[in-house]
Amino acid sequence: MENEKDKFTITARFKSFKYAFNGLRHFFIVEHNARIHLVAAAFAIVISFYLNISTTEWIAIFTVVVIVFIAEIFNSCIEKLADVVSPEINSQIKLVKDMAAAAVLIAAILALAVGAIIFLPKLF
Ligand SMILES: Nc1ncnc2c1ncn2[C@@H]1O[C@H](COP(=O)(O)OP(=O)(O)OP(=O)(O)O)[C@@H](O)[C@H]1O
Repeated sequence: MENEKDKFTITARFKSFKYAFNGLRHFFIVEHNARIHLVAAAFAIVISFYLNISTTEWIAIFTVVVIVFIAEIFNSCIEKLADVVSPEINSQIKLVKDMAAAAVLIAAILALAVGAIIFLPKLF
C-alpha cells in the first residue's frame, strides 16, 4: 500500500528544491574551494565576452565550468561524510578523500584544456 510519504505532492517537490538550494548556499558560503572555482568561472566568462566566442564555444565553456562545480560539490560531500564516519586517521578514508580530490583535479584539467583550445588562438 502507498505510504503518505511516497505520494507525489507539489509541496514535497518544492521542499526538495529548498533543500538543494540550501546545499548550494552552504557550498558557496562555507567551502573555501568554491570561491576559487567561482573566481575562475567569472574570469572565463569575462574573457569569453571579451573575445566574442561562438555559441558552441559558450556551450563548451559553461559545460566545463559546471563539471568542475559538480566535482567540487561531490568532493566536499565525501569529505564531510568521511569526517563523520571516521574522524580518526584511517588508510581507507585517506584513499577515499584522495580519489574524490582526483575527480576535481581531472575536471579542472579538462576546463583548462578547453579554455586553452578556445582562448589561445584568439589571443595569439
Ligand atoms: N581521516 C583521515 N585519515 C587519513 N587521511 C586523511 C584523513 N582525513 C584527511 N586525510 C588526508 O588529508 C587530505 C586532506 O584532507 P582534508 O579533509 O583536510 O581535505 P582538504 O584537502 O582540506 O580539503 P579541502 O581543502 O577541499 O577542504 C586527504 O586527501 C587525505 O589524504
